[in-house]
Amino acid sequence: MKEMKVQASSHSYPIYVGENLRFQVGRLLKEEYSSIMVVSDETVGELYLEDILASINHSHLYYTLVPAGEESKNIDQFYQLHSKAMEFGLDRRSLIIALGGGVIGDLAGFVAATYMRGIDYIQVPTTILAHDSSVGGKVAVNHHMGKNMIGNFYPPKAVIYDVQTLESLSGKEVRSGYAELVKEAFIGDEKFLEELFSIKLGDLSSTQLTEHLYNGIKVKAAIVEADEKEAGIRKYLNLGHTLGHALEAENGYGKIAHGEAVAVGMLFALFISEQVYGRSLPYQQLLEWLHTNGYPLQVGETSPEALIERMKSDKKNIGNNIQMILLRGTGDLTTEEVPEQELKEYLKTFIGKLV
Ligand SMILES: NC(=O)c1ccc[n+]([C@@H]2O[C@H](COP(=O)([O-])OP(=O)(O)OC[C@H]3O[C@@H](n4cnc5c(N)ncnc54)[C@H](O)[C@@H]3O)[C@@H](O)[C@H]2O)c1
Ligand SMILES: O=C(O)C(=O)C[C@@H](O)[C@H](O)[C@H](O)COP(=O)(O)O
Ligand SMILES: [Zn+2]
Repeated sequence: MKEMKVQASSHSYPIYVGENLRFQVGRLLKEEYSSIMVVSDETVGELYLEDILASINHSHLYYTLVPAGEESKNIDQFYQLHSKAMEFGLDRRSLIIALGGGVIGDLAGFVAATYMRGIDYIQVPTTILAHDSSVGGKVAVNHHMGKNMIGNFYPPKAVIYDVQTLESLSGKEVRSGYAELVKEAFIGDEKFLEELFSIKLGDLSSTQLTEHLYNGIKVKAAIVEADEKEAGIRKYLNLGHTLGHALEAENGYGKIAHGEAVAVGMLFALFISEQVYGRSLPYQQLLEWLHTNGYPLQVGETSPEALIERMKSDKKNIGNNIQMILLRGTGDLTTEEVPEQELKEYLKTFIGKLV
């Protein structure tokens, strides 16, 4: 088992990464809690809930499941989970365990952030993508007008990442998770990026996967420690998300996986960056890698105009002006205000190149 620590403004928390950790959740809890509520989704619950429950010896241990998928990351589920917490009698010394991917982490984390004005929670990620979502404390639900519009910064008390659970992921979810790893490689360093571009997702070994997760978490953890509430460099973790989130909202939540949308968004960010900075960037390399690994490189039934409207509600915006995360090179990211008309032209050309 590998262990890292993240220093948040309120507390420091461990990230455990290793095999069989789902059987050790109880042992890894560092505090006494009056009750514990495990929140998961129906798919993950079927696969791993029993293991987690069996690992915890507590007389007030409860669980509740929500339907799997992005559609559950909404205010109604949030409210229902609060009702469950009250029915089970959770108090301020209770713990919520988020067992699942980013949807469960964001949703259950936001419930923990708000239940009785905030109780402890831990993240037990079960997707590759959740190496990103489980670290850093961004918790939220979606609004029909925009992704993660209702939320908070609320760091977990621990992250317990059992990499064995990743063996049951579909190819689509592997792709989705790897898009965020590629993002972290662009933020991190050339070596990590070259390593990712050299692999085929279908041929991954578990050692390689764990190593990539570890590298990704290191990049993420360093950024959130330096800028917990996104005043500056944390914005770089949003590379690919300005368009990515617009694609998710525009197509309907859950129609396109988060990471797949981010992949298209990253490609777009590279496309713009090459023109804005007049540099040659690995646009073609990224395109080929995404293509080889079966990413759906399309924007769906939408238009540049509709996507721009969505991008206008991005959280990075200042006034009505869209801020894009761009790069001058690997490890050299920037935030640029891109005028609406220019952005529309870039988007039209980019979409034309995709088809
Ligand atoms: N808070 C953050 O910093 C942050 C970072 C990145 C993404 N996110 C959010 O995370 C969400 C996406 O997360 P996700 O991709 O993990 O989605 P997800 O939680 O919906 O999981 C994807 C699918 O995989 C299934 N699944 C999960 N674990 C499994 C396993 N081990 N075996 C088989 N199936 C499994 C789920 O049931 C679901 O159907 C988005 O809402 C995104 O906005 C948040
Ligand atoms: O941790 C961050 O900061 C990120 O931006 C990570 C992203 O991968 C993640 O999707 C995040 O939820 C996006 O945040 P948002 O503020 O753009 O909603
Ligand atoms: Zn993301």
